[in-house]
Amino acid sequence: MATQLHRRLSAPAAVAVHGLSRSFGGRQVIDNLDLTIRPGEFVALLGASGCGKSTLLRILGDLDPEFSGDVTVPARRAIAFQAPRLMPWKRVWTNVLLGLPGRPDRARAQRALDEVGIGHRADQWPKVLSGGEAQRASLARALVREPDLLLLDEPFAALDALTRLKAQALVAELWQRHGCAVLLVTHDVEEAVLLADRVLVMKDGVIAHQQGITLPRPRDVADPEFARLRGDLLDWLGVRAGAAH
Ligand SMILES: Nc1ncnc2c1ncn2[C@@H]1O[C@H](COP(=O)(O)OP(=O)(O)OP(=O)(O)O)[C@@H](O)[C@H]1O
Repeated sequence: MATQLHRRLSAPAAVAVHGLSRSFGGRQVIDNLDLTIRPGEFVALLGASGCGKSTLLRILGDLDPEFSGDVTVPARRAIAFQAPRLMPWKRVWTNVLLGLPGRPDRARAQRALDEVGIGHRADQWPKVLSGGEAQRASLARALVREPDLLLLDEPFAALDALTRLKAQALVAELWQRHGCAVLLVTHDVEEAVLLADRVLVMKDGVIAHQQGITLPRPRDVADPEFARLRGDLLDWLGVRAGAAH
């Protein structure tokens, strides 16, 4: 495929996608999808399992060239996954710098690890980290690249509830400090409403619904408006009884 592959860098929008399609073995997973993300905007992407969320993220992260359509992303982008993907034979600080060109800059890695709250783990091996710490190391590896676009593929899904809440708060804080655009793939509607400026629902290969979230931050899950937004999104996902879509 890749019949009309165009990839441009540095645009007024952080992400501009037009007519994006991707199929696997003749099955159209992404079908003429359009998407724009503004610089600094936090966007969450929901959708049923297998609807193509990770596929979209991988295309934006340059991990899948086999698409057709027009995709514009910033030159500086970073991606973090559900599994932290740390190299067990490298110390935590060298993991943070993995893939960066030039001489390893220990101080730079240390700053990123300090920022995510695990500076004291810099010289240790990944195996001694807890799940939450490993995920923080993975976030540090993304942030050290000073991305204009941060792609997060269910980064909290494997964490226990309390660790997850702390990690969500950390991401909100890092996003506000760094000002990068974020695209967060998640199954968790509450997480989407908690963190995002805009929530997208992917269905049948396109963005079927989008909802702006203007609630003040930090957000309160007990706020009736929060509950209303969560309910509407659950309807769109077809999760709530009597869902119309
Ligand atoms: N490399 C691949 N080869 C073949 N099929 C693939 C490949 N990558 C993804 N798919 C298929 O494309 C569809 C979308 O997958 P994708 O991982 O993007 O879904 P998702 O929405 O992220 O799912 P989940 O929420 O369960 O992670 C699935 O049916 C999947 O099996």
